[in-house]
Amino acid sequence: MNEDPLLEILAGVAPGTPLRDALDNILRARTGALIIIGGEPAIDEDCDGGFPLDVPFQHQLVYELAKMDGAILLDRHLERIRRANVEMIPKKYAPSHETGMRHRTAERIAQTRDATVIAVSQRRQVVTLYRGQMRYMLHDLSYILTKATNALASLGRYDRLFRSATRRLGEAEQEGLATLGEVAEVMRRGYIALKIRREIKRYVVELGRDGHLIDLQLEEYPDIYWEWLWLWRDYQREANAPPPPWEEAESWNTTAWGIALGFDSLGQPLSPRGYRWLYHLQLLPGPVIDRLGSHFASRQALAEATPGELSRVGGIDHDTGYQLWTALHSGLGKTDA
Ligand SMILES: Nc1ncnc2c1ncn2[C@@H]1O[C@H](COP(=O)(O)OP(=O)(O)OP(=O)(O)O)[C@@H](O)[C@H]1O
Repeated sequence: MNEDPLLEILAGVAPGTPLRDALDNILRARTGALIIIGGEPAIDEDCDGGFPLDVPFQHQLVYELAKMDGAILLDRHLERIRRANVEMIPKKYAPSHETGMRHRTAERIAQTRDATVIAVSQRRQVVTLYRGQMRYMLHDLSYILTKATNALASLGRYDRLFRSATRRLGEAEQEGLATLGEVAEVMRRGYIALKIRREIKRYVVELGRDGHLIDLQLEEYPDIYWEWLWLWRDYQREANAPPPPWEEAESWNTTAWGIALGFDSLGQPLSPRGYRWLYHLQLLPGPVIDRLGSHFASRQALAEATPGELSRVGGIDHDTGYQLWTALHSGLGKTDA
C-alpha cells in the first residue's frame, strides 16, 4: 500500500533528465507528441506504418521526430529509439474517457500493454502520463512548488493531530478503556498524513533537481507508515486482513474506518494484540513482531510469556529473548506514543 508506482515514472521525466529536455522542447515548439516507453515486444502488434529506427536515445532526435505525425516508440530502458511516425491501433480493447485521438490512444495503450505512454497536447500545451489505469498531468514548476509548500503545512497539521490521537489512545489502552471510535480516528488521521506525504514525495520527484529543499523539509516529519500499519494489525478483527487499497479510503470518515476494521459500534471497547507495543521497543525487525503478535494475540499474553517462549516463538536467540522480556517488563514498552 505504501509503494507509489508513479514515482519511477515521474523520476524518468523530472527536470534535468534527457526525456524532460525533449518534452520541454516539444512543448515550446507546439508540435505535440505521443511517446511510448517500453511494452516491447507485444506493443509492436499495435503498430501500423512508420519506420524502424533502433538508434541510441537522444533528446534532440526525439524532438525532431515529434515534428512528424504518429507515435515515437522508446525501449523500456530509455536507451534506444525503436520506431517513429507510427500509427497506433490498439488491438486489445480498453475504455477511454479522453476526447482527442492522441490521448484516447495513449490511455488505451497504457491500459493494455506494459508500457508508459506520454501524450503532449498540441492544443492545450500539457503533458499527460499514462500507465495502467493511472493518469497524471505534469504541471509547471512554480505551480508544483506552491502545491508542495501548502502540502507541507497540511502534513505538519495532520502529523500533530495523529500524534495527539495516538497519545490519547495509548492512555486509554493503559486503562483498558480503548474504544473503536478512538482507534478509527487515529487510523483516519494517520491515513490523511500518509496520503499528504505520498503527494509531497511525488512533487519532490517531479521537481527533480529543484525538489531538494522540499525533500529536506519533508524529512522533518518522521514517516508514520509502520506505526499506522501496526495499529491496523493491533485492532483489525480478522488477524491478517490487509489495509484497504490506497485510493479506496480517500473519503472515509471515522465510522467507515470502524467498519473497515470489522466492527460497527464506535463505542465498542477494544484491546490491542500487542504489535505496536513490540514495535515501540525498537528491538525487533518486522517479521519477528509479526510472529510474536500473531502468536500471543494480546498484550496480556505477551506480558505473561517467559523469555524462553518469546525467543522460541519469535525465532530469536536467547539473549534477544531475554532483552525483549526485560524491556516488556521494565515499563519501557508501556508508552504507546
Ligand atoms: N492512433 C494514433 N497513433 C499515432 N498517432 C496518433 C494517433 N491518434 C492521434 N495521433 C497523433 O495525434 C495528433 C493529434 O490528434 P488529435 O487532435 O485527434 O488528438 P488530441 O488527443 O486532441 O491531441 P491534441 O491535444 O494534441 O490536439 C495526430 O495528428 C497524430 O499525429
